[in-house]
This record gives sequence, C-alpha cells and structure tokens, in this order.
Amino acid sequence: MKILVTGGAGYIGSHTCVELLNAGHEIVVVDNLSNSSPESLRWVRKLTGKDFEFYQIDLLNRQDLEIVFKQNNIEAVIHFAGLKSVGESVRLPLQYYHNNITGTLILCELMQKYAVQRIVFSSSATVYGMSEQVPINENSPLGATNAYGRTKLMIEEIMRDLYVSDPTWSIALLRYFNPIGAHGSGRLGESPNGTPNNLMPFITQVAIGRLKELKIHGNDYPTLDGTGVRDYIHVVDLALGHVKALEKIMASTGVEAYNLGTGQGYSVLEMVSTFERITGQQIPYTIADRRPGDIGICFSDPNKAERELGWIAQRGIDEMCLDSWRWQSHNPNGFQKEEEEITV
Ligand SMILES: NC(=O)c1ccc[n+]([C@@H]2O[C@H](COP(=O)([O-])OP(=O)(O)OC[C@H]3O[C@@H](n4cnc5c(N)ncnc54)[C@H](O)[C@@H]3O)[C@@H](O)[C@H]2O)c1
Ligand SMILES: O=c1ccn([C@@H]2O[C@H](COP(=O)(O)OP(=O)(O)O[C@H]3O[C@H](CO)[C@H](O)[C@H](O)[C@H]3O)[C@@H](O)[C@H]2O)c(=O)[nH]1
Repeated sequence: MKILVTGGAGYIGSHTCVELLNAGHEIVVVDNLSNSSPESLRWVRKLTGKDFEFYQIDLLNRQDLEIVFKQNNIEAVIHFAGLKSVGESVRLPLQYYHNNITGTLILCELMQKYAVQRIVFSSSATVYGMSEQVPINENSPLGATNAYGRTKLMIEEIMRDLYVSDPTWSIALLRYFNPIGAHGSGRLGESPNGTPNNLMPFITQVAIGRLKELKIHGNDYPTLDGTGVRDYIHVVDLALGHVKALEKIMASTGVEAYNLGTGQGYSVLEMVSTFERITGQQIPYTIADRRPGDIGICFSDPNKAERELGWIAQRGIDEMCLDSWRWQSHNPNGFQKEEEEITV
C-alpha cells in the first residue's frame, strides 16, 4: 500500500517525502513540475536511500491521473499540489481557481472511484483572513482576502461536504503558519522562481548577494518593534506533522482542521537580527510602506495538533535560520543547476 503525494517535488512536499520514507511508508509522487524541479526528488532518493515512482502529471489531466490509481495500490493521499502565490492569484484568479479547485475535484473524484477515502490537505493560516485575535485556534473566524486564500477555504468546504456525504472519509485539513528552513543536509529547500515574496527566501537571497537589501513592509504595526509578527515553523517539523496526521487519518474517520505552527510569534526585525547572529551575514534593510493586505500579528494556538495528533514543533528560530542559510549557501541559485558540480 502506498501514499500518493501530490506536489511532492515542491518545497514542503519534498521534505514530507523524506519523512514519510524515513518512517517506513511507501510513496508515489505526482507533480507537473510547474513550480519545482526533479532535482528535489533526486535528493529525496539520495537522502533516504529509498526509491519510489514519480509521475510528471498534471492533476487537471484526469486520464493521466487515473493511470496512477490503476497502477498503484493507494491507501491515502497527501495533497500539496497547488499554486500558492498570493499576488499572482490576485492577477490570475481564474488560473488559481481552475488549478487548485478543479485539480482537487478531479483528485477527489478518482479517490472516490478507487475507494481511497483518506486525505491530508495543505491548507493555510491564510484561511483566518484578517483575524487579529491571537493566538489563533481552529475555531477562530474564517475569511479570505484574495483568490489564493479563497481556494483554500473553498477546498476545506468541499472536503467537509464530502465527509457529510459519506462518513467513511477521513480528512485532515492542515493549516500551516509560515514554513521556513530547509533539510539539515542543505540539499533540499525552497527554490522560488523570480524575486521571492516571502521573508526568509528574501533574507537569504540578500545574504548570498542576489538581492541588494531587504524592504521591511511597515514598522508601524502594534507590535513590539512595529514590524509584522508571524509564526515561523521549520519545514521539517511541518513535514513530521504530515506523518502524524497520516497516522491519525489511518486510524479514524472524520474531518478535522489542525493548526501547524509553533505558537510563537517573531517580528521581521527579530528575524533579521537572529539570522545575522546565527549566520554572521549582514542583512541591509530599509523600511518601506506596509504591504497591502498584510496583517500585523499572526501566530497559532497549536494545542489541538499536540492533543489529537501527538505532534509538536521541536525546532526553534535559530535552527530555522541556520538551515535556511545552509540551503541557500549550498545552492545560490536554488535548484537552478549550478550545484551540479557539488559533490556530497
Ligand atoms: N509555503 C508556504 O508558505 C505555504 C503556506 C501555507 C500553505 N501552503 C500550501 O502547501 C502546499 C505546498 O506548498 P509549497 O510551499 O511546497 O509549494 P510548491 O510550489 O513548492 O509546491 C507545490 C507543488 O505542486 C505542483 N503543482 C502545482 N499545480 C499542480 C497541478 N495542477 N498538478 C500537479 N502538480 C502541481 C508544483 O509543481 C509544486 O511542485 C500548497 O498547496 C500551498 O498552497 C504553503
Ligand atoms: O520582503 C519582505 C517580505 C515579507 N516581509 C514581512 O515579513 C512578514 C512575513 O511575510 P511573508 O510574505 O513571508 O508571509 P505572510 O505571513 O505574509 O504570508 C505567508 O503565510 C500565510 C500564512 O500565514 C499564507 O500562507 C501566505 O500564502 C504566505 O505567503 C510580514 O510581516 C511581511 O510584511 C517584509 O517585510 N519584507
């Protein structure tokens, strides 16, 4: 029996593949490589010493995806595949709705057809919208401020309807806070296309000299130093959360949302000074205007995941910064090939 990992070549997916294989699961990966490189899967194999099947397939192609279900004995799905850029989703809403929602519908239809009724879905803290009440627990009000966030909310609702229609489904909706960091080997990490939107890849690209300076988006929020506060979580902890969620959905039916965060908030300036202290690199910055749509403070109450999944984030902010930097310094251009010469 195998676990189907959609979007398994991506940032969080590839780290989760490592932890699934390390935990003794067999996997099969589907990814269209629209935002990733097959290099990540090569490293997953190398780091774990285990092999698995990879299908370069688009979820929107029902015929191709059905072949995966026919050729493999799948017992559960971890569904990462989706487009994730907030700004792009505002410009290209139809593309986001089509890819994320239609892709999920096709996946779930095939799951139903092949009686695979267990799924772990990549949701996001973005489903809490502009909520300024912290810590945020799973019962906090939901809302979306952009098309990307709305796809996550809609998919959560679709999954709830699916469970109502058939209570043999078992579904975990994992609401990630801010994943950063990289595999401790420095061989797997986040490899954004173009200029990064998110804080940590921006910081590491300043440190490596690809970008000149960080622009801090606002220093007039009601936080300790005025800059935005977020709940950063190490991607390996996040990956381990998927292994725990998988165990949970294998053992029971239902549909449940879980926050995956540390429960601790750090400001942008705290992130910059921690990164500088841990890596010895200087991060020049300027203060710019607030970024439209940003909130001041966002951090999780992660207790439900601890209680019900037996999961708790172990890695602190120092390790997150160090691992992000190790990845970036080993791979100055991400997965864009120059590292080919590097030997392990
Ligand atoms: N990284 C974050 O900050 C964050 C936060 C919250 C939620 N999430 C969600 O977690 C999931 C994984 O995020 P990530 O950071 O690893 O992103 P990523 O872009 O690195 O990974 C997503 C993968 O899905 C693939 N993909 C996209 N559309 C596809 C399709 N139609 N068919 C097949 N493959 C497709 C991409 O090629 C990519 O490899 C996404 O659903 C994202 O929305 C991410
Ligand atoms: O160049 C930058 C980038 C970010 N920031 C600040 O750094 C903090 C974190 O910003 P990110 O863009 O890294 O993360 P967000 O919390 O804004 O958003 C991310 O996490 C959300 C979940 O909380 C959603 O999943 C969303 O899709 C994802 O991009 C914010 O205060 C932001 O204003 C800067 O100052 N400069």
